[in-house]
Amino acid sequence: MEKYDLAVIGSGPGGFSAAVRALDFGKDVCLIEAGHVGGAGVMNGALTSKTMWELSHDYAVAAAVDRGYRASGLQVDFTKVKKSVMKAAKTKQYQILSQIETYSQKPGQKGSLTIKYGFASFKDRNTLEIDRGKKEDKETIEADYIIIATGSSPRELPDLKVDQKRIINSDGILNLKKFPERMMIIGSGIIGCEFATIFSNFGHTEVHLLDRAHRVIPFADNDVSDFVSGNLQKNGVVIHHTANLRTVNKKKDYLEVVLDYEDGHSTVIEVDVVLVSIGRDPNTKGLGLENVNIQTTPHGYLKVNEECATGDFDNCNIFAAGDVTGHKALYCVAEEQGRFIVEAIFGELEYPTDYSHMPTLMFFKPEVASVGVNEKILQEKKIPYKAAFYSNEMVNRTIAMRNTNGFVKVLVSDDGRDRILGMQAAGPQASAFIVSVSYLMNSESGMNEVLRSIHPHPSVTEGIQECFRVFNKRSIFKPEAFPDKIKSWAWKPLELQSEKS
Ligand SMILES: Cc1cc2nc3c(=O)[nH]c(=O)nc-3n(C[C@H](O)[C@H](O)[C@H](O)COP(=O)(O)OP(=O)(O)OC[C@H]3O[C@@H](n4cnc5c(N)ncnc54)[C@H](O)[C@@H]3O)c2cc1C
Ligand SMILES: NC(=O)c1ccc[n+]([C@@H]2O[C@H](COP(=O)([O-])OP(=O)(O)OC[C@H]3O[C@@H](n4cnc5c(N)ncnc54)[C@H](O)[C@@H]3O)[C@@H](O)[C@H]2O)c1
Repeated sequence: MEKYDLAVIGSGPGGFSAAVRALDFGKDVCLIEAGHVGGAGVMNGALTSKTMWELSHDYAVAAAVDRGYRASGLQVDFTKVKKSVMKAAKTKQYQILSQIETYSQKPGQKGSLTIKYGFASFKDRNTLEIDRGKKEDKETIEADYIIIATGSSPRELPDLKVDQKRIINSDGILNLKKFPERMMIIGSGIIGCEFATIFSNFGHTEVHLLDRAHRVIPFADNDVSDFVSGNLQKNGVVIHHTANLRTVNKKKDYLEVVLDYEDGHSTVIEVDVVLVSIGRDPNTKGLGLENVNIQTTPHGYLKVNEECATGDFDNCNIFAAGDVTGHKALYCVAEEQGRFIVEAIFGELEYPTDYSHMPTLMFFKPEVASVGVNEKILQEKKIPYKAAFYSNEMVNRTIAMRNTNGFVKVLVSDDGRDRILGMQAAGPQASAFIVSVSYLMNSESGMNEVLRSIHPHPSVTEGIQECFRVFNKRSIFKPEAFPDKIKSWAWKPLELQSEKS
């Protein structure tokens, strides 16, 4: 039986980062993958969806007719779009495979990386069985430490069977043969709104989005989710708020979707494809967790502690990273946890993982980014705050881009210290500049540090600086002159409000 220092189940961002970091410590590592190399970080997930988003965004810009140019003969072919998406995915997969081959076992080498394909499950705390799906094609390996980085899969609706042809989830997007003429997206979270943006950007699909609540992306502040749904509607998406899916009747040439609304009325809509995007479930089934006495939460996530260990760190050899842990299901979280575990096991931890200042990006039209907490969370926790809003309509760079649909909203503490608590931003480059505020938050800087630095002109980030200046009435343009574009307000819990009065 082959023996390794570390075995990692799953080659997504969590598993791959752990495997590679272990090489840095001279360890022999076995990486086991049951599906696509790179996991949802590459295929049917972050990279493929972002490639589609980029292509759809460029196409929408090329198709615009309000900027002084008009493209003639602009065409888009779904099969060619898919080819570009696959090229992007293959680029990353071959980078991963090239690195694995570079570090494959060689005589006398300290540290090696071996990939094995198949479904891994625990026999005991140091032994994994790898099942290649064919009868008798099983292998058993041993490892001192094992990391579970098995990711997550699209959640299913109990009464709607996904066939990945006409009723699909995010794993089935690339199975489509052409742009659907009509599409119903069930679930208006990040994945639902991203694909609503992508398909409406290409302009070949009538997109319907089912939102069972009153607002899309329910965890966002109301102004942010209103901004997102307003833009989706402007892009042609029909949003069905407060609708519940009753049934999908499969007809020979189309699907009949029946929706029941909160106010009691119902609608029947004809579409060609239904996309289910109602969340994701952790991949913990079939892992043989009962053989190693590892518990899951009621939702199937692995219970891990601060060190991502499945038990007491000093006596534990089984760890978990990524979506399977129930932390935010993000690429950067998985990758960070993978590195972190290996550093904790084989090295020395320099600092604990802090998830609180990790930015989140959402690829809509335009992109939306956030870091820290939002107003909803602050109000839930009854933390007083001050807020300022600065529209991109006032920012010279976005005026020059002819693309002013966006804003910066900053939240600072209302305790005399002006600590930065969070920022939400939308518009061009928001996904890049959000990191600057994340750095400030990590270094526990306050508003004054932002005000001391001078932002170059013309840059999109001038909006951030002006937004901060709004708090102490130093902005060049004033809320009084532009009340819908520049705003500030404060919030405190009711009990504190009455204290003052
Ligand atoms: C459509 C979509 C878009 C996304 N966009 C973004 C984005 O823009 N930004 C972002 O930060 N995040 C995004 N995400 C989320 C991100 O992809 C995930 O959070 C991330 O991939 C999780 O990494 P992971 O290593 O935990 O698991 P995964 O990437 O899911 O990888 C797990 C791997 O484990 C394998 N596996 C499972 N069970 C076994 C087993 N028993 N034996 C062997 N192998 C096994 C699977 O085949 C898979 O390859 C997106 C996700 C989706 C679905
Ligand atoms: N840009 C990014 O960072 C990015 C992009 C895509 C996915 N992701 C990750 O993937 C995760 C999963 O995305 P998601 O959009 O599937 O989940 P989500 O949790 O973001 O949204 C699910 C949505 O489906 C709705 N829903 C749940 N059950 C429903 C039902 N029975 N009928 C109708 N609606 C229902 C919820 O109310 C919610 O609006 C995200 O939470 C995120 O962590 C990140």
